[in-house]
Amino acid sequence: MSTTEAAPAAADSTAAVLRPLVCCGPSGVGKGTLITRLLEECGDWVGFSVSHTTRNPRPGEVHGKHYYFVTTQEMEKDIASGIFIEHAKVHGNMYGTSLLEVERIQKSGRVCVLDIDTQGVRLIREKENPALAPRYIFIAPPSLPVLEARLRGRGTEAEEAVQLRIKNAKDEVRYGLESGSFDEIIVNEDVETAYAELLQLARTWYSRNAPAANGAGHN
Ligand SMILES: Nc1ncnc2c1ncn2[C@@H]1O[C@H](COP(=O)(O)OP(=O)(O)OP(=O)(O)O)[C@@H](O)[C@H]1O
Repeated sequence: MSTTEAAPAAADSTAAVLRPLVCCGPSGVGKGTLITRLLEECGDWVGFSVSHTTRNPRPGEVHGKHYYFVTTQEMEKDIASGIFIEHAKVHGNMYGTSLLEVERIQKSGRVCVLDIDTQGVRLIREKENPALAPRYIFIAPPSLPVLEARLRGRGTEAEEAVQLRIKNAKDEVRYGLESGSFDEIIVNEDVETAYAELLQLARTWYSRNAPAANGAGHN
């Protein structure tokens, strides 16, 4: 599904080939699920920008792979020293993307995928840094009740945290579905379909980086 004002998906010119790919959406919508699969299948041309966060690790999350888990004091120091291209307080925790992290992936020749919230999207848009100029995808839930069920099903948040995430999701989804906020919108109803849409968009936008779908090599 596309926003009405979004430009049609088109391959990047050589100069723009390393534009980051921003995946945004409310907590529990499935961003992590979709991005993890993209990295597993396309890790040779896609890399993940590891964010800093003050939230506690969920079971299985690894420092330096899923997040850089830092204290509030460390985060505040890093914000003051200006290392982040965006940072935000989300559901009571702080998150940030460092420029170094994006550059690390860009220098490896891979497309840098960012998992950020709507505040981060607004900040990056406001800064209009031509060296970043990401492609923006909003991952939308089929409905808020479905989102709530997924959050509860994941079982990683206490009831209070689930409630806060659902409350915040209403505004996030409103912004995400607004015409012009994102280049593309993927509704994550069926995960296979949503992943196929994500892969298709990435292959189209980054056709110079992505091996051909039939495995015939780079185009
Ligand atoms: N299409 C889908 N159908 C059913 N369940 C799904 C679907 N996509 C993801 N899920 C499940 O929903 C839960 C939330 O997914 P995930 O953790 O990827 O969300 P997220 O957007 O990364 O959340 P957060 O921003 O809080 O990290 C997980 O248990 C995941 O397995």
